Amino acid sequence: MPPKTKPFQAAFQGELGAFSQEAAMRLLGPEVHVQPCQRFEEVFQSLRDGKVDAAVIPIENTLHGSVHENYDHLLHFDHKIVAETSVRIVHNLIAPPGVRFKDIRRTFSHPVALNQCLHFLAANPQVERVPFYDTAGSVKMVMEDGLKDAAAIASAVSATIYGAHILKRSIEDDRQNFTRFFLLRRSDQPELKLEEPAKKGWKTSLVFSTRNQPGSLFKALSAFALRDLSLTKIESRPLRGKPWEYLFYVDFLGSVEEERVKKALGHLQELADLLRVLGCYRA
Ligand SMILES: O=C(O)C(=O)C[C@]1(C(=O)O)C=C[C@@H](O)C=C1
Repeated sequence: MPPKTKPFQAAFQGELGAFSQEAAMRLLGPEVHVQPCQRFEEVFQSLRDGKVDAAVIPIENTLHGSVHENYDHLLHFDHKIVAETSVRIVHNLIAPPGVRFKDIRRTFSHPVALNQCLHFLAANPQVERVPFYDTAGSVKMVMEDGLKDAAAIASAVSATIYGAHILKRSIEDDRQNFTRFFLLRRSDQPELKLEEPAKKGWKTSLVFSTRNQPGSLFKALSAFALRDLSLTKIESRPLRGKPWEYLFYVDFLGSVEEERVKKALGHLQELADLLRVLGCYRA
């Protein structure tokens, strides 16, 4: 008998039915074996400790903004970004069967998800918002505890998985609600053959810090501007241990194999105290 190959495992934060699971299936195919984790840090640790082959994390949402915690983990763990995907997020108000909308006094969900449903929550002040560790996990909890006055905000798939009912559909503030996810691998792992072929070329993500001097950020960004490299995202995070100094996370269109990108990185290296390329992947 041929030896059994271990199925490909990907860690994500949340329970089955979370949006991160949808992202994992999009990035790695519907057959991927997923490993749910309670916290984002656990997702990064599982990959570091070799418990999984890859990890999927949300990084930014078009209504909520950046998922800051994951920017910090990208710096502290030695993982590389190997792909990205964007998922349309549709939120639903979900409760155990028999519970009616007029009974609802609390709603549980991931804080990022609650932040995407502010109009609905403002229009229904009788419903208290309760941050919970996960969207799908909230559905699981209201079902397991048989709550009669509570609902969850989550995907329609999670209502099906846990046998709950959808009371209100599509309660996100805006239909242009997308979350961007990264697929991560350990830096020492070989290249992965991915399902989705390239569409729009390459993107590179990096993090740098500069001295707190007049014009230092302007000079650093000129490394890209002078070579016509288009930035798609910039995010700043506090530099721990150095109050009021910052790390800058930049995404731009281009591959580290291109000559102009190599030159831009060399230029930036001269100006930066710290520079790390976090990944180069298909956009
Ligand atoms: O709770 C989930 O379902 C997640 O996958 C996490 C998460 C996030 O943290 O951004 C992912 C997508 C949505 O933006 C809301 C929550």
